[in-house]
Amino acid sequence: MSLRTISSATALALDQHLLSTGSFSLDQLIELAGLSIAQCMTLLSPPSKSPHILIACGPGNNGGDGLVAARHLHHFGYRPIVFYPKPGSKEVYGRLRAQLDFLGVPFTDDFEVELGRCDWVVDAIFGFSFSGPVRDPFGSVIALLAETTKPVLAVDVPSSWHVDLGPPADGLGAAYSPDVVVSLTAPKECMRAFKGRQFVGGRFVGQQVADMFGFDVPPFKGCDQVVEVVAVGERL
Ligand SMILES: NC(=O)C1=CN([C@@H]2O[C@H](COP(=O)(O)OP(=O)(O)OC[C@H]3O[C@@H](n4cnc5c(N)ncnc54)[C@H](O)[C@@H]3O)[C@@H](O)[C@H]2O)[C@H](O)CC1
Ligand SMILES: [K+]
Repeated sequence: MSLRTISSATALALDQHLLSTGSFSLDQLIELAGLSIAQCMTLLSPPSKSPHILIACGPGNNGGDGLVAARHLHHFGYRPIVFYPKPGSKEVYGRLRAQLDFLGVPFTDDFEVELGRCDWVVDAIFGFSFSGPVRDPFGSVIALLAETTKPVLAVDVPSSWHVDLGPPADGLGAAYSPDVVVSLTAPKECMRAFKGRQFVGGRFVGQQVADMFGFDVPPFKGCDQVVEVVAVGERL
């Protein structure tokens, strides 16, 4: 079985289909996506070995996935800290943030200091709706991610990469390549250029819906929320 990639336009159309015909709420989708990110972290490194997880969240749903992941990571025994410099306006983000406050999960304004202290970083800054040059305040964050030696797990796509074309030839994102990407529902086109470990999470659809949009449901095992993919476009 080869795993097909989808374009940013198809990812958006699928998202709309899930919310309309699929009758999902945005809360549900973000919850399942964030849970798969947190479960992936447990596969990569247990909390006894790498408790300190710095989660950089952007203003959209990719950032929402990061907020949910922070909550589950807390319950799984990690000590997450969240960098969320530009909260988005959707009501669900406010509730996700309040849930973290409720649990006592800390937020930070200083990404660089926490990067120095953490064991892993979660890049939940931009997903499939990213476009154009990176605007502040995220430019300096991408630059730090490009040069850090800390392992990085990116949610859905490496932030600042062109979702369809891959890493930019120059500029901030050119030097940034996370260690791990968890693609949500299906790998995006840019993953063809990715060389690290790849997982798929976000168990939203069956193969019938996947066929409508031209992708494959990977072989999730049992109740797992995430599955490792050998290489996009090759056999699993
Ligand atoms: N069906 C699924 O697979 C689901 C995936 N989910 C996750 O949602 C994101 C996509 O979310 P969306 O809200 O559409 O957009 P983003 O999070 O990618 O970002 C939008 C946000 O970013 C700002 N922005 C865009 N470009 C730039 C830029 N160049 N500089 C600065 N800021 C920028 C924009 O203004 C918005 O505020 C997907 O990738 C998954 O992670 C969901 O969980 C649901 C289902
Ligand atoms: K990301």
